[in-house]
Amino acid sequence: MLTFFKKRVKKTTIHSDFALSYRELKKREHSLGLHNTHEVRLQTATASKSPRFQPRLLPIVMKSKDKLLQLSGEIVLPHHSILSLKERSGREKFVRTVVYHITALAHMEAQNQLAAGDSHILQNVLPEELEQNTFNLLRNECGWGSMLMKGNEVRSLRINDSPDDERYLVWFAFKHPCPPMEPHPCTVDLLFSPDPSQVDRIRIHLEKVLRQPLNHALIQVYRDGSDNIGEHTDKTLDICKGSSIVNLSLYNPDNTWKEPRIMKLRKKSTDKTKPSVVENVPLTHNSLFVLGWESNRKWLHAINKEGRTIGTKIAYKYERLSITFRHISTYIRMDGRIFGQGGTCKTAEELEEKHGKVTPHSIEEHEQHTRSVGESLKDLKERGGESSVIMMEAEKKGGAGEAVEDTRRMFDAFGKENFSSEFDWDSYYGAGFDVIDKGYSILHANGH
Ligand SMILES: O=C(O)CCC(=O)C(=O)O
Ligand SMILES: [Fe+2]
Repeated sequence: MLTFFKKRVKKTTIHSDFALSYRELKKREHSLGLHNTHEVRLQTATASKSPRFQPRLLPIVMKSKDKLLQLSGEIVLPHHSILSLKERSGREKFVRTVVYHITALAHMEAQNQLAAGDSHILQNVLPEELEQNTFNLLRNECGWGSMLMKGNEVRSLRINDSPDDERYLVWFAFKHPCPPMEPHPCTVDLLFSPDPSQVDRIRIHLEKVLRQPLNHALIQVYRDGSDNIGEHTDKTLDICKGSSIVNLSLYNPDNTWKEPRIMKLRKKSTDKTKPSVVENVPLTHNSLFVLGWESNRKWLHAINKEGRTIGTKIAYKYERLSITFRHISTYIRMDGRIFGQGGTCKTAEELEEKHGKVTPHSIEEHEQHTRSVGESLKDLKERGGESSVIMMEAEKKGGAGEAVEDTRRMFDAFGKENFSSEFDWDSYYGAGFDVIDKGYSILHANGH
């Protein structure tokens, strides 16, 4: 437990293993010979009625990368980034929550290990020119549609009756003659792409921060506390083996409610008698949650519904936009044939040898097939039923009966990956699939 002093309140105590007094930080900063380039801020995250508890900043100055590393062990909070700060003033006792914002730590190894140890959260990850206006730009430019997930992991859902699972989203695929596929995989058309330049600039910046290629972005908006995503493991069939999945969080600058949404991480376990191991990660504005490969395998992640209150009012109205960047290694050709990590053909050449080159005819055939599968999907959806069965039926009707067995095998593998912490990638995914999951559907585009 450490103590630091403020001008207006006599004494403030921070209960944390990692907290340092401002003076102490200053002292260290001097002894390390650091200068004014990076900033650490300590600021209140909760709205406070008392003017005494307005957010305040404690700038701390650091320069050299190596030296920053030495200092960072002291200032990066383990796991939670949120501490409870208790203040006593006269007879009154105030309890509030503070969030540490740590600027410019992105280029260094993160000290905060989450889940299986290969996950962490980076704060203030975008520089001002990328962070400013991005929320408004994307919120206004994307033509949003609502999505219902129809993979095995939401087996219990029925088409059209799961408004709770709706999120708004848009897909981007970057920079490849054959676009990378949605990781589950998916054929949703890129119907809603805004001008991708801002997202691409962010992608390039994050590639440098992470030292990892990123070639795919999924943008989602959680319009208020009722938008959520249930516990799941990201399906890794098409995600480059060993790579991390990252979630950038941006909030509507007009939000009156400033509390971040929480990423709930829960360790997969088959032992129901033991309590779950859970880590809650506040997804603060301009933070990047990095989900490592092992963490995705051994833990589930979710953003639950949020019913927190301001006074007696439920704080429903606070919009969060997330961009999930991934490194996808499965690619789709113009004629719908796939190759790469998740396909049966692992390279473009192998695919060409097996099925020939892309031709206007093969493209036309593919479009024809997509149309007829789409139509039968629509019919079948109206009748309701198990989503994966519907998709397989639609494939059959569309004239691709041979794909059904492959689809079944793929869904089975998806289901296993979602719940097993010992998922054997090679035995379930190694051989690859020639089919794609049509289980993600945009229900309606509705402007913004
Ligand atoms: O919105 C987020 O940050 C998380 C989304 C997510 O987990 C996913 O799309 O798989
Ligand atoms: Fe996810």
